[in-house]
Amino acid sequence: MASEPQLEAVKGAKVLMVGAGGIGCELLKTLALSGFQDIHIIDMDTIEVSNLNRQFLFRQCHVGQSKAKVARDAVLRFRPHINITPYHANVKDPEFNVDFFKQFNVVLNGLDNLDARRHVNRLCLAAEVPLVESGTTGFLGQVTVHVKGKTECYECQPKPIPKTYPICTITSTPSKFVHCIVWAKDLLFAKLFGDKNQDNDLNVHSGDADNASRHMEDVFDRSVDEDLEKYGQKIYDHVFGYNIEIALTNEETWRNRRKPTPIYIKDVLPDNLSGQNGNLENCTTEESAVSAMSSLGFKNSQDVWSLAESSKIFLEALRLFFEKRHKDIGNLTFDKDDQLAVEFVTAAANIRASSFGIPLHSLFEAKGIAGNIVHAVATTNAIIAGLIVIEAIKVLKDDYKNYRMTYCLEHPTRKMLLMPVVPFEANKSCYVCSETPLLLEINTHSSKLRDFIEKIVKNKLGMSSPLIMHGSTLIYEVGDDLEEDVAANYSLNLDKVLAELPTPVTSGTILTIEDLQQEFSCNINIKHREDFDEENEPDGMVLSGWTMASTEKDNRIMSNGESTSTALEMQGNTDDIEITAGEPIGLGGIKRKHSETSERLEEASLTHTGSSSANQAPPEDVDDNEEEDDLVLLDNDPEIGKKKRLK
Ligand SMILES: Nc1ncnc2c1ncn2[C@@H]1O[C@H](COP(=O)(O)OP(=O)(O)OP(=O)(O)O)[C@@H](O)[C@H]1O
Ligand SMILES: [Zn+2]
Repeated sequence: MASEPQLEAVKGAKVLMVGAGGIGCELLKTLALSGFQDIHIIDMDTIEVSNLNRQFLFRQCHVGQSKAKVARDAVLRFRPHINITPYHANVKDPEFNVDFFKQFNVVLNGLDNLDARRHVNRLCLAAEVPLVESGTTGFLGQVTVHVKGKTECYECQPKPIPKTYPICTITSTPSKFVHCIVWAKDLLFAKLFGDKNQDNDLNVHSGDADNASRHMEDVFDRSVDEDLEKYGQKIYDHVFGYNIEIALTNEETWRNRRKPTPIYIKDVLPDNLSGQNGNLENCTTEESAVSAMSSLGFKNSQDVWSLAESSKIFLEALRLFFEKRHKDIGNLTFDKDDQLAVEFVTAAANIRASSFGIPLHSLFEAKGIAGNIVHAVATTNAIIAGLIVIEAIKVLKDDYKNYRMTYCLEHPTRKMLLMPVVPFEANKSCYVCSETPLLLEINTHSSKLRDFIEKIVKNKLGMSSPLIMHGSTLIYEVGDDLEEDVAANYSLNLDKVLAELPTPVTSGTILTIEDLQQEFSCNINIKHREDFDEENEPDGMVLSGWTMASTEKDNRIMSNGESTSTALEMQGNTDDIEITAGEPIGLGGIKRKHSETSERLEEASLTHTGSSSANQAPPEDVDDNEEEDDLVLLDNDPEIGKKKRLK
């Protein structure tokens, strides 16, 4: 429960929570117990069995029901007199517009994806409502505060492309090929060829968990004399057919998503159900070189196999594992240098991708896509939720001098597991919270308007309902209420190259892009460029402008704290970034220049909550001797503010 003065601040507050998952459940409970009385929750999802181990407001009987509604009911049982308003919906739905956001005193994010986070950031900026943002991955976590005019916005620092994925995305709702790879490698491959006793999310299904698990056990266990071909087909039908049928029964999941198609072997390889084995003669006897591709006569690892080809490779690789690598089974973990393992995983990922309408990939590409699942840690979510509430209370009290961004580390750094950082000022070149125009280098003679919209407007700028203007001429717009001929014109424009649009876009053109829902607009200066480096500039166009210039970044890191100012004064200097122990988490007055630590923290900047696969390097301990010149210490004594070397 909050203290008296804090209670004053929270009692009249109206707060919006976005996300009722791992962090959200903890957050709702902590808000209720801290005295908050008017809480609104948006979450688009239903409860999955795999949520139950940490989303403690949910029970087995709630599987398939709305997270927002069940979370509300659970908390009302111990705080019956507060108001909790649930919305089972996507925060990107048009009803959650700027006016909706304006009714709140603070918005608290417990989301798991960049897209939704950016959307909420823009609405908070437009509605001028403070945002407390959060994320966790395993033992790592962070809470940041974003208040227009006082701190940077969520998008002031360009975000690293997320390499981590929520487990539910992997098990139930893949939308990218990498999700299928992670599923094939960390779940299916591990289940078939790894340790049989491991916990494996492949056993878990919404709605019918018990039955599905039982079915799963029967399917995966192979009796000694079971025919290998039949066994392979049974696994195939189970994971690509039956499991998808089960998933489809949870209608809520698919209300706003494309439904997957169950795939059965008889439909894909009708003539090939017996005797489809490859030619083992082609296969070397050396175990490490056993290959389904060689055995079936596939040569080029850069070819993208069709669904039928992937299905053949899948069955053949499975057969070869049992026939040629039998003694490995039970001990295998995926190794990208194991050819047969890569073939199996590529084939399985491609079949799953077909089912979910995701483009298929070659073995060469699949091999390059890596990821590991980091399991969610309930305690990290609880710590982060506590920190969100602490920051929310400061925001409500307008105590901006004490705002902190706090990082939860895996290993103590300077004896701290919770690392508080004075928030940054807004990045003056941020295209979201300042009016700085962006620069786009693009080949205006070969790039189509469609490419520009997909790669830049949607992917890079995160706009979902864009409107594109060239001067006062509209060249593209989306909306349900467009007249037929106008919509037809826009769709004709999509396939035109920029320089051949009715109002040509050429070097020097300034385009204005707006998203009406986000009430956000920005200008892009177009610069024609003929050639792009395929490897480093795969989009064939390069957007720049809001990325911190490298010299500016170097200044941040190198500029030393010669000043004896307090943490707050130094916060006002954009060149000085520091980490200072904040009172809220009861740490002493340690303060150090933002040097390598911040780099590492930025690198570890988390993009999601929950179990996930990751390539993400956790922040490492900072060696006390590193960059000694950059270290300063503030004591809590009368000489406070006097800088000392940190020994
Ligand atoms: N656009 C969105 N609108 C509303 N809610 C969203 C949106 N995007 C994500 N969420 C919600 O944010 C929550 C994030 O919680 P969390 O990271 O714990 O994910 P999870 O799906 O519950 O768990 P996991 O994927 O790790 O099994 C989820 O409940 C998800 O439904
Ligand atoms: Zn910004």
